[in-house]
Parts: sequence; structure tokens; C-alpha cells
Amino acid sequence: MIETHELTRHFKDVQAVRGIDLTVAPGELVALLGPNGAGKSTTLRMLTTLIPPTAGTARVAGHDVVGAQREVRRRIGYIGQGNGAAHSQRGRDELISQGRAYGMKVPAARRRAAELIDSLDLGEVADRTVSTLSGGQRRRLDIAMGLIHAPELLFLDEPSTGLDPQNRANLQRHIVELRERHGTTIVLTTHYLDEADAMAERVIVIDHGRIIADDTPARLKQEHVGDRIILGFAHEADAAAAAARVPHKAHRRGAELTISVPGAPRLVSGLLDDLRAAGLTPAEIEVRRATLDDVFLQLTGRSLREGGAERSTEDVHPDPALVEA
Ligand SMILES: Nc1ncnc2c1ncn2[C@@H]1O[C@H](COP(=O)(O)OP(=O)(O)OP(=O)(O)O)[C@@H](O)[C@H]1O
Repeated sequence: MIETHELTRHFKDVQAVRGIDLTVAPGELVALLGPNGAGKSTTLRMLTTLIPPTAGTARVAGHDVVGAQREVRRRIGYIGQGNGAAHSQRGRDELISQGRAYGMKVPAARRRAAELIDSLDLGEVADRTVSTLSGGQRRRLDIAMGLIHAPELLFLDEPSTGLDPQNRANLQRHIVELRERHGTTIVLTTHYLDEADAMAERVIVIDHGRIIADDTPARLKQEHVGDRIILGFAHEADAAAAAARVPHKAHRRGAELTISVPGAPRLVSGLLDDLRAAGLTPAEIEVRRATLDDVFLQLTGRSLREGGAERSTEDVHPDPALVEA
């Protein structure tokens, strides 16, 4: 569905995108994840024919983004960062006008608008003027606008930026459902780690205009970081004895022992049984699952977090008596 080769874009002396090779298969839901200024929007704008590449090539939905702009545009939907819908019109009319702009006849545009209003849960607000809609409803209407001509491929640039957590979760659910229902290939950009993690089966991490990782969220976390079990002992000597005993990579700092192990939640109970049998009972136990931020940190030495995503840390208390100890 998308194939780029050394895709590059410079703005005067800013190298926004530096030679990206990217392949996206039909039906994939891919998240481009990266910090502000990483080059995500610029990549999307080239793929949607809004700006030409400085160098390299891109074929989108079977056509070249420079040589066959019209063909590409007819086959894709693009929802940029701003709101696309006009404010004084009713949402439903906006959708129908958009359909007409794509050459649809009025009855077909009406039918398609009704279908999208239903899919995106806009039934109660579709007959209100756009200016009265909430941020989340506006965003859903934008998505309906991008889908009116039933594109094979939908690009969403930061779809949930500016929404509160509840509206974000709701929008994410709608996007995933759309893909399931219509089989649309979806490429979105985000700097919300939890969003990329929750929605995309494939995450492409972009930094300084280059792809630095490309895999499923689970594999990225496992390969680059792994889970950790953190045990706090009453005495340093116990932590040292436990370090010598556990069959995994372990790092001790004072009375705290950090064990790096894939699939930590599955292993923690057996590990604790073994330590307890040797008379080594930790006073505190924490299982820390790897996050995409840990992956980014590992790859770049910097954090991607901007307050939008929480670390997924969970305390595990397999035996309440242990925690009290
Ligand atoms: N029209 C432009 N003129 C000059 N520089 C630009 C232009 N558009 C983007 N840039 C620069 O290119 C780099 C990449 O920007 P881009 O918008 O692609 O990043 P991004 O990853 O989408 O960031 P964000 O998450 O903030 O949207 C940035 O340094 C940006 O300032």
C-alpha cells in the first residue's frame, strides 16, 4: 500500500526527513511515533502529496506521489492536525458536500454520510452546526470527512492531540473499529506512547528524520528493554544472597535487587517461592513492565514522555504476608 525509498525532505537547512525506507501492507494499522520535530508530519505530508520530496521516491496506493498526485489523492483520506469541517454548517451537510467534492452523486453521498455517522457514533450531533460540537465530536467528524470517498488508505496526523483521556480512548476505539469493519489501511502519527501501544500492531519510531525502530510494540519492548522485577530486602546481605541465587541477570544496589527477565509477571511467583525456601523473603516487590518510552530511552538516551503517557507500573503482591513483612 505504501512503499518509499530513501524518502527525504529538507526545508532550507533543516533536514526534516532523512532517507526513509518504509513498506506498509494493505490492512495494516501503523503508528509513527516520535518526539516533536522528529519528521512525522513531514513524512505524512509527502505521502499525501501535500509537499514534494527533496529526494527519494514514494508509491502510495499503487501510484507515485510526484508523478500521479491525482491518482494518489483519489485513493487516500488525510486528516491533518487542524479541524477540516466548516463551523457554520451542520455536520451531515459538511459530509455530503465533501462527498460531492469527490464527485459522488447526492443520494450516494447521503448514504455514505449516514453510514459514517453511524460508524463513528455521531447520530446525536450530526444535525447540529459544527461550531457547537465538542473537541472529540469534531475529531470524529473530521475522520468521517476523510473517509467519505471510502479510501483504501487513511492518514491521521495526531488524531487525539488536544483531547482529554476519555475522548482519546473513545476515538482510539472508533479508529480500531473502522479498520476492523472496512479493512482500511491506517497510518497515524502520535507522540502519545500509550496510544501507539494500545492501537497499532506495528510501531515505527522516528527520531531526527530517520526510522530508528520498526516492530510490534511487544517485540520492541522485549527486544530493547525487557521486564524487571524489583525486590527490596531488609538487609543488603539478603539482597546479595538473592542476587547469587536467581538464575537471571540481576543488578543490586544496596538492599534493592533489580532482576531483568522477559515475561516477569509469569515468573515472579516461582522466583519468590524459591527465594523464600532459601530464607530470603523480600519486604517489597514490584514488577515493572517495559514501556515504549523505555524503548525510546534505550535507543536514543532521551525520554519521549511529555506528560501524555503514564508508565505502566504495577505492584504485584502474590502473598499479602510478604508485603507486610
Ligand atoms: N514548512 C516548514 N519550513 C521549515 N521547517 C519546517 C517546515 N515544516 C517542518 N519543518 C521542520 O522540520 C522538522 C520536522 O517537523 P515535523 O512537523 O515533520 O515534525 P513532527 O515529528 O511531525 O513533530 P510534531 O509532533 O511536533 O508535529 C522540524 O524541525 C520542523 O521545524
